[in-house]
Amino acid sequence: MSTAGSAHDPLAAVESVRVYAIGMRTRFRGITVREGMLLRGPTGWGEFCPFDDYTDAGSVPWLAAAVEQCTGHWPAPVRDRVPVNCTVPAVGPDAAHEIVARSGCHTAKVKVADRAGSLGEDQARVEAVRSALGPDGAIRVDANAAWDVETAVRHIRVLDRSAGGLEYVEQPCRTVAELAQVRRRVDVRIAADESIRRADDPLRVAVAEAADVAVLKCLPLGGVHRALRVAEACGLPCVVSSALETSVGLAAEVALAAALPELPFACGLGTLSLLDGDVVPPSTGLRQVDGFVSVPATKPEPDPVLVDAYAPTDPVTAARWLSRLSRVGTLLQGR
Ligand SMILES: O=C(O)CCC(=O)c1ccccc1C(=O)O
Ligand SMILES: [Mg+2]
Repeated sequence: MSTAGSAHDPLAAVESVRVYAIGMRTRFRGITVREGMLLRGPTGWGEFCPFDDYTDAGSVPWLAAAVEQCTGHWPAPVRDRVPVNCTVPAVGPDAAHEIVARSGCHTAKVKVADRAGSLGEDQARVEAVRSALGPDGAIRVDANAAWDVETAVRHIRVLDRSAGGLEYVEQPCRTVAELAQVRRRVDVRIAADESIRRADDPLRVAVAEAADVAVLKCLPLGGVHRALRVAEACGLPCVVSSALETSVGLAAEVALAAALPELPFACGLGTLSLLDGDVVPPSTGLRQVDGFVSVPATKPEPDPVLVDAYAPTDPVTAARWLSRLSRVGTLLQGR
């Protein structure tokens, strides 16, 4: 790397980098193409893939996680497979039914509140998911902080009925104080996602009695080891969820889920099917089968042919990522 030299340079051990751009099957979180970088280091490959709306400072934990992946080792797993949910984007009821039925999963996470006035569509989506899952399946919804307290209380009650019971609702409102208010007024469990990911102090969520469940994503949290410390410190049951990584970054999320002492809920790690491709061969890709992802014995290795195939065609994209890596690397070094 051009930034190599200093003993404290976090990128000094990085031997090579590649940029990828992979189409999404369905628009998710406003994204139609997933972009990021693969970093090769002494212990394997890492993935650096903060979303576009992350600032350089906000991307520092993502880079710390990528460096951990390619220079470090995972904690010992306590299980050899991880139960996962299927993820249902904001699609119509027929498409939702098909995603759930084809997945083989017994838990579904359904995106809701995708736009103002979506309650009717959200109800229809959740009903279709229940009919695909059967009465024994679990349904959770994710509002991505879209509601105010009054709207959250009203919509959660409606969707709980449409679903025939919700397992939990993920991030109904933006702030920890709002989550706490909603939690006191509904019977459905509250899960904190963005509140933990972007919080300086993830513990505040539990202290404020704002959530029953913590959603952990180890790339935005700064790596597997840091996420394990957050899990221990927050004292809540944890769900590990992906940040829409390829199998390279997903391996870190799976390593976290495999190492957690308790795993009472299915994890949001069945996301490879949301991408149009992967950088590792299908034989070692972390695709879910019948609701489980197997914990790999070794870190998945990208296939050079696939990495070439998913290299962005326009040079501007690659240049943008290289400069982002160098800027965020400088911030990580100074931390
Ligand atoms: O949890 C899942 O089922 C999939 C992961 C997921 O939903 C997600 C993926 C990337 C960014 C944000 C989110 C989210 O939970 O809101
Ligand atoms: Mg979420």
